[in-house]
Amino acid sequence: MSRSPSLPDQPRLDLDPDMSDTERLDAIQKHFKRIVSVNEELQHRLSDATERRQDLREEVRQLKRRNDALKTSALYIASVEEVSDDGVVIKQHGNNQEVLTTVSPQAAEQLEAGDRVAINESFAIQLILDDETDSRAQAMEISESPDVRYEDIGGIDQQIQEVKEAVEDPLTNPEIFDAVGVEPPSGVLLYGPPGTGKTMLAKAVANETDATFIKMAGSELVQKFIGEGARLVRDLFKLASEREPAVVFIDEIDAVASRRTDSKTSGDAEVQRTMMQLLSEMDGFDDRGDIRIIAATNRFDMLDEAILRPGRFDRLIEVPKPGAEGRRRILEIHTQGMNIAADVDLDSIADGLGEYSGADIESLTTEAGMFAIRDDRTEVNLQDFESAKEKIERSDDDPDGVINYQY
Ligand SMILES: Nc1ncnc2c1ncn2[C@@H]1O[C@H](COP(=O)(O)OP(=O)(O)OP(=O)(O)O)[C@@H](O)[C@H]1O
Repeated sequence: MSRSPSLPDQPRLDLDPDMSDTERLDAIQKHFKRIVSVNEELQHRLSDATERRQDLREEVRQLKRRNDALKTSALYIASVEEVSDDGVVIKQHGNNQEVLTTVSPQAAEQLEAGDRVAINESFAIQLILDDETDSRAQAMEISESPDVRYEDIGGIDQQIQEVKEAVEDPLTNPEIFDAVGVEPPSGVLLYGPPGTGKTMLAKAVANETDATFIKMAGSELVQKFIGEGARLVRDLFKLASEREPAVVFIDEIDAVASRRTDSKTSGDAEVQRTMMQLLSEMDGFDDRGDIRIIAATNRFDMLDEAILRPGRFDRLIEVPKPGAEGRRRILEIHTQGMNIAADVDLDSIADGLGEYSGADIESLTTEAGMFAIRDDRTEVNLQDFESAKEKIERSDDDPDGVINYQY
């Protein structure tokens, strides 16, 4: 860019005391002309500068737009394998492609093997991911004290008792196991239809034992965090050991622990790797202290037997749909805070909810409340429950409908 010429000098008026009046007038007139011409020159420059400023502003706007577009464009995730004088070896997640990429010496100093980075299409490292942006934080639900208590769970008292023995006692009373000389169960597997309270059970036991609740969903490991399953499983157990006492809850474990299929697609290989990592974490579990593991599945029939061997998920607890008495209790739990009319008889409603799970019953009560609201009433009456039931069962035609679920 060429530098603009320097500004014109400030005209000076030099008046000599010996000057005649004519000479003086002449000097003043010349000075006035110079001032006028400098003024014109400055005006000129000013309008040039204004024009240039507008151009530059436009340029800045365009650059900003391009910068924003670059910043929001998708980046790939990779792990640093090695940092050497020749550059940084990174492995892209998903396709496992290994690439040697160069970085500035300052950036190289901040990197170490195992770090996760975001790379662009040319494999240049754009970002070093910290724990906050890390999928570890996204993949796990962590709660210091989940707000579920055993009293909030209806119809599965026997299962609550079994979970207490298998999970709560080893955390709160480990000396009993030492005294008797038996190992507490390693992992507890809750199995049964969807919406029967499996997640609630795991949360309640964490709450009652003041343990950190850490949940990971098997389906997300294989659908959302492709290529990261094994690492996330490792992180899950590492996090649990940092936060013990902890209850680790692996929901939909069938997604990562189904029986092996014959197909050799890379997706399957990856699911296998995730499962192997899970098995090896479970096997190294003895020295893990105050960590209890609970898994849940709706597809017990699909599970790989390897996961059920002694030392792994060796305590199986079936969580079925509730019977009439259970449904009554769940209805009571979910209508506790509701303004219920005198004509509502929970027993007879519960009797008519044959195949309903706990989650279905919760939806029924919410729907009934919605009918009352639509009708501008603050009290929920029997008709609202009947309308809600009709509505829920109509959507039952949907093959994925909750009520129709065949287990
Ligand atoms: N036994 C129960 N008692 C009271 N509420 C229940 C019960 N079972 C389910 N619910 C209600 O349904 C919701 C979902 O239940 P939960 O997530 O525990 O089911 P789940 O068995 O883990 O289901 P999924 O297999 O679909 O994950 C709960 O938040 C709760 O409101």
